Amino acid sequence: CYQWKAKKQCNHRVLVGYMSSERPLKFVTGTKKYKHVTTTAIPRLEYRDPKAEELIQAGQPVIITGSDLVGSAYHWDLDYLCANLGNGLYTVYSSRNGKFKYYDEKKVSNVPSFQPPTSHTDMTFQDFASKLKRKDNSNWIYLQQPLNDTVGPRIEMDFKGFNWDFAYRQMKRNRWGPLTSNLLLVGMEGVITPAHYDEQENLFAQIQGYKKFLLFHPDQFECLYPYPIFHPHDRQSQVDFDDPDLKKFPQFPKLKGYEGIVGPKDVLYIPMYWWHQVESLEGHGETISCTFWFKAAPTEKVVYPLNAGQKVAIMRNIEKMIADTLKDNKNMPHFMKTMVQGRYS
Ligand SMILES: O=C(O)C(=O)C[C@H](CCCc1ccccc1)C(=O)O
Ligand SMILES: [Zn+2]
Repeated sequence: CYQWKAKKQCNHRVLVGYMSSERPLKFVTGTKKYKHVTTTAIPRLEYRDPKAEELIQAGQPVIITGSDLVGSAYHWDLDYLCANLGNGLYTVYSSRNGKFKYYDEKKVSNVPSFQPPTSHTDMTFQDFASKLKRKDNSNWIYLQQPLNDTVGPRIEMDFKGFNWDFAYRQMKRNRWGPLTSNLLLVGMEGVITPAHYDEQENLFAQIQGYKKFLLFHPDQFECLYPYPIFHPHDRQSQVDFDDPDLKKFPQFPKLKGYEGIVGPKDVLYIPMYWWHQVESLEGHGETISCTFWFKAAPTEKVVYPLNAGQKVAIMRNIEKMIADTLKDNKNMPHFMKTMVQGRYS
């Protein structure tokens, strides 16, 4: 049935069913829909389909099937990871409401009133797995840990067995920079990573469970109101999708984007600067994912007109310069308003 969905280019009310040996046929109807958020389906294409390559080269999101990018990890499940990840410590985030809005600890000192929305501790994978099984709805947990050489020999072998050919072919063909990291993500059902953008290209590989992605083009910047650059939540949207403050964020209802569900063996290309929100779907067990982040392609020759991502990069540089020069972030709103009101507005 999951294959059926693949062919039918699922839309909002997603009827996700799947047949697999160890579980009975399960249908999970749809996922939460947000008011004001208009989406169409992310294309879903076989990795050999030239159209898939075209979309990646055009910096457009696409769900790629059949690449086996992490084929040597399809057998990863909680028990296997417990038995083979060794006894290294893993970073586990905790949240009271299931939302894991990332924050940069180095910027917390810039905002004295900042209240971290999540906490994190380091623990063995075994501890994490036992907490996962004792699902308690007031404490949501999410393991997010770069894969490094502390993992056990079996995991290292699986990691070496990734389809690096495919990964490096994408890197070369699209002139991305070097691979910087692979983040192992193990999430409790229902956890949400709220809307944010990253400054790297990302091949997001799904190993277990189902994740629903919302993606928005960088030109949706005006609808998503990112935090100030010096704020710990830099790169995250200020808008609470569950309860948007339309007085503060009047353009939010104009938001248009894409949505898609990635299941085991799928790979989603998340272009740099594209906003995305990620939800681990209930009813399909914990999610296991692995990211492949690549540095940006170097800009040899600036071509006009600039694209939306380039404009975000320029806005970030200007905002950083103003913050560094004014020293006091409180002066920024007035300084920037003075620059445009009555002159450019
Ligand atoms: O792969 C991505 O870009 C995602 O956003 C996936 C997301 C977890 C992101 C964790 C993270 C931590 C620090 C910086 C950027 C992202 C999920 O799958 O829940
Ligand atoms: Zn991200």
